[in-house]
Amino acid sequence: MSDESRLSPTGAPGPAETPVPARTAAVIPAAGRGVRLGPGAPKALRALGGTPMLIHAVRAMAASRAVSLVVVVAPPDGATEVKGLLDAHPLPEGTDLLVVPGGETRQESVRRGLEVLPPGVYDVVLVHDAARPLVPVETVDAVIEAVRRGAPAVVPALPLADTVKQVEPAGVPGTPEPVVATPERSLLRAVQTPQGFDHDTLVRAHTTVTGEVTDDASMVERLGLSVVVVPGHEEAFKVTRPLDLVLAEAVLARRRHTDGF
Ligand SMILES: Nc1ccn([C@@H]2O[C@H](COP(=O)(O)OP(=O)(O)OP(=O)(O)O)[C@@H](O)[C@H]2O)c(=O)n1
Ligand SMILES: C[C@](O)(CO)[C@H](O)COP(=O)(O)O
Repeated sequence: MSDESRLSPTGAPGPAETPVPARTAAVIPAAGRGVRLGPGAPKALRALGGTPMLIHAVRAMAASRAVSLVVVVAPPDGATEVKGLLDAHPLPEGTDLLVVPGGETRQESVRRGLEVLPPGVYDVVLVHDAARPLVPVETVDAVIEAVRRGAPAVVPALPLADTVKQVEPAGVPGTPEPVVATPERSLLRAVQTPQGFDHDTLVRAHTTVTGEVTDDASMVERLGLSVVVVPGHEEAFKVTRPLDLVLAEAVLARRRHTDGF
């Protein structure tokens, strides 16, 4: 993405006809334990192709020419280790880096990352899971572009391959759960990251919305603002369980073979 200007929803320059510089920051929550991945180091610090997953995620954000700051939200007791890792894997010139300690929940970690962004400097803020290390730059740029064109919140997402059932949770693991509904699959999307936001909107969401949510866009929905979907990418999947790590290694090996790096 070469144009650093904010565009109106029609794609034309803003009302004053003078493009206003638009800057993008990316917040990477990386403070989770990775319980579902099994015992070991915090998930973001585990190796993928010999390099910590977090480094892949940071590089994926820095690969966008629009991103000029990356804020890494480190495991609460791991900020020093994370700083050391980032020093050992420098970013391309022109991308600044900050590291802050995370919180108990993903929501809390994102909020801590947002707190270190200076007001009035970054128009667009991305929130990207360290656990999605292989998102292609085309997806990152598509999200940024949609925010620049006027959407307060943008999520990359894919149609579902499986039929989804809504159940009445049985409460006891292993007990059959009654199905209460089958949502129309063609209307459902599986949401990925980076999710992109107008900076002020995301700050408002994180300072006013209470209650647990599983993504940042849900908070904007609760403000009554619109959230739009752009196409996600198969390789932006989240490394959650052990099999995901096998898939991530395979994708990386294929890229290295194809791209020769
Ligand atoms: N307190 C937390 C919890 C999660 N995350 C981050 O949020 C992203 C998505 O979370 P998830 O994949 O659920 O990671 P974990 O919480 O580590 O996984 P698990 O639930 O299996 O422990 C990850 O990059 C994770 O590091 C975070 O920054 N702070
Ligand atoms: C933000 C997210 O990756 C969008 O799919 C997802 O909701 C994170 O969920 P998790 O339970 O914290 O992995």
